[in-house]
Amino acid sequence: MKLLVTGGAGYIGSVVVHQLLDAGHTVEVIDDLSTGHVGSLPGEVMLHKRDLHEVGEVLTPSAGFDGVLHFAAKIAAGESVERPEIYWNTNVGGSLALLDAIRVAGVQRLVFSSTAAVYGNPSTLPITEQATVAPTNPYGWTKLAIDMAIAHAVKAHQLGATSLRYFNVAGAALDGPIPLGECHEPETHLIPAALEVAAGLRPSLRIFGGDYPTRDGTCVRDYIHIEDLAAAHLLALEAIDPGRHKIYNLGNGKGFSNLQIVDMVRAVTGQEVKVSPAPRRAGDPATLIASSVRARAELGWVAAKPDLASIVGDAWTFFQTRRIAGSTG
Ligand SMILES: NC(=O)c1ccc[n+]([C@@H]2O[C@H](COP(=O)([O-])OP(=O)(O)OC[C@H]3O[C@@H](n4cnc5c(N)ncnc54)[C@H](O)[C@@H]3O)[C@@H](O)[C@H]2O)c1
Ligand SMILES: O=c1ccn([C@@H]2O[C@H](COP(=O)(O)OP(=O)(O)O[C@H]3O[C@H](CO)[C@@H](O)[C@H](O)[C@H]3O)[C@@H](O)[C@H]2O)c(=O)[nH]1
Repeated sequence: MKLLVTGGAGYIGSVVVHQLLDAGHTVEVIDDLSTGHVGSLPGEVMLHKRDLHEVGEVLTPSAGFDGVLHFAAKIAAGESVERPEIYWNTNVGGSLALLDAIRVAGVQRLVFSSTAAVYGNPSTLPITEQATVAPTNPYGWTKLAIDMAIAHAVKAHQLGATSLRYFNVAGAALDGPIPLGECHEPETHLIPAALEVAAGLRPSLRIFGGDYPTRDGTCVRDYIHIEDLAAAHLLALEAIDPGRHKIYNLGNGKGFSNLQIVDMVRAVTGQEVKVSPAPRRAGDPATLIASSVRARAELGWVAAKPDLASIVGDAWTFFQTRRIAGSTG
């Protein structure tokens, strides 16, 4: 297939781009490089360095795209509480421009990066796709709004679409020609932030909140290896049905508290990771753990690297490789 990947220079998008190329697809990327890295893309991929709002200039009826994988977004739940307008503009505004271009071009396949953040504080665990949606931060609301816009476009225009609701994505893809991993400035995600402390780049890791109703008072998250997550996109793309909007939760079904993550980072790196207690981060749900039963049953998705030690281990290997190479890719 000829595929357009929005946000393909980012952490998750770039790994999916490499897997799509390996599977024989042709890929073009639209990315404004606001948080992505051109060095993460192989030379054969055409990069349209543009804002998502301009996607109609790339996704034209004559361009011949068979499908779209949509990653471009603002992604930090905490920041979205302070700057909600940026999240509504980029995530929702940009996605509406994309849906319009998809309709005009008659594209029939869409895979969208949705999120566990749509569920808020769930009443039961693990979280299935039938759980009540009640986001606790603007980021989650924007993703839920996009899911709804996609559902309506699917009904009206015979589009086939799949929303993949990722839980916490981590680790790195190390076997390809370019080592790919998380590289944001500043790092706001827990694992890369903890690795920066282990490497001596930050004095300590602030732990946001110690009074949640969890085993040790810190938030609990379900971490999924980037390569396992990326693989689900190829399965979802193949399984798309015109006129249907499918939703799949993607995680490993196991929760780790923030302090357990710190302990794993200590074990993997062999370094001390100093922590300092900090107030709760606004908008954080206490516990997010996925049920991925539906993805396994309908997509045949199986996680090859579910254990936390290899997820953190790969993130650490990437972190060290990147520092030695001195690259930002
Ligand atoms: N990282 C996670 O744990 C996680 C979990 C759930 C969902 N997601 C979703 O997965 C997707 C990818 O996340 P990521 O972790 O790779 O983030 P990322 O920031 O590394 O990648 C986002 C990419 O989109 C590009 N981009 C941002 N705004 C743009 C715009 N207006 N126009 C064009 N390009 C733009 C960035 O330059 C970047 O390359 C996002 O939609 C995110 O919401 C991520
Ligand atoms: O320096 C830090 C960074 C994070 N945390 C905590 O660590 C946990 C995980 O936070 P983070 O790594 O920022 O991820 P989430 O806020 O859970 O969000 C990620 O995972 C969501 C799905 O669960 C996705 O929707 C988001 O895009 C993605 O950023 C939360 O309790 C944070 O408060 C800290 O205590 N200190």
